[in-house]
Amino acid sequence: MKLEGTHQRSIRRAADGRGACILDQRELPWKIVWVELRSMAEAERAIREMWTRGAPLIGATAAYGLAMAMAEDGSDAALDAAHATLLAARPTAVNLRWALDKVAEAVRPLPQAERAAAAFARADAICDEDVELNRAIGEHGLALFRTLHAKHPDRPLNILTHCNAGWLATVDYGTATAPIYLAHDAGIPVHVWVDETRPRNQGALLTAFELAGHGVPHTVIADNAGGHLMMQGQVDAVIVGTDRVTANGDVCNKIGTYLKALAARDNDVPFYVALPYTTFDAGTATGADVPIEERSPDEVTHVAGEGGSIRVTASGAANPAFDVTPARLVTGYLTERGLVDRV
Ligand SMILES: CSC[C@H]1O[C@H](OP(=O)(O)O)[C@H](O)[C@@H]1O
Repeated sequence: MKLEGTHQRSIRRAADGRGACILDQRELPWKIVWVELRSMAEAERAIREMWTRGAPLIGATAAYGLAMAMAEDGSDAALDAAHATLLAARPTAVNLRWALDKVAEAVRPLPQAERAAAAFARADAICDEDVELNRAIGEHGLALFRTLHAKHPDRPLNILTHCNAGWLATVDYGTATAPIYLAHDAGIPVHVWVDETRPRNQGALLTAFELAGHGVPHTVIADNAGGHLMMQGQVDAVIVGTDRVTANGDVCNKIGTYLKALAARDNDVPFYVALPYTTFDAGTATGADVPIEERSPDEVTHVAGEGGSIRVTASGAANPAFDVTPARLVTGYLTERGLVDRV
């Protein structure tokens, strides 16, 4: 989406065709820093340390990482080792496994000398497909937003979102943000309540940056304010992204999503989950079976901001990075095929 006034994607193949360029999202919104990944190891580190993040974007980055591994060593052993290493970088987003499996399927039948080029081509295709999937999600979401806004045409449509499921979490458009961008561009007055999303503040730092860059009115709020705003009638709908939707429709997403869904249900606010098919995991029965990433307690004990970080407690901390929203709390799933009430 718009970055410094020009339309850009969050990831692209390097100019020499043998690496991947990503935005170092740890620096946003204070600095725009592009990083060129030149090896599988660098791609794995970028995912694990969240230089780049968001389920579809993690998958795209890993796809290029596997391609770089094939450029280093095209053997079956190297393919299997790189797949395992990249898969272990972060455990929750199913897109990581999906993308790695797609690249591995594309190259395994090929002679070693042809694998790198084929892997890079498959990674390119994964990126191009993600853009189209998210655009389709946006189109279906635009129809939904038109219906929601028609209920209160005299005022902006108030949407609450959690974390960052924007173009910075995907290759472009985002999932949860795609309808927001398309509605804004179509002239529907949309205002977004942006959950700051402790502890890493993807909302305050990334979603707010995205929306500002596209000129979408928005207000950053403390995570704990969402329920109050819903009770005050100031939220027309909640829309979030996801890292994995299981076979029964449970939604694994950034920690705090479940609490939003509970508040939405208690206040009769529709709760939508936006996802492309690459985030649907038919092979996992329920949310209870999804590995929840435990990240460093330092992300909770310290707050990072412009110019550094400060410690906010003298005590230890726990830091589960995701939670599970049961399917029973989901109003609808916004997919590239349309709005469905079950996946
Ligand atoms: C469109 S997927 C976005 C999804 O990924 C985020 O997690 P993280 O920032 O830790 O990669 C968050 O769960 C978002 O909803």
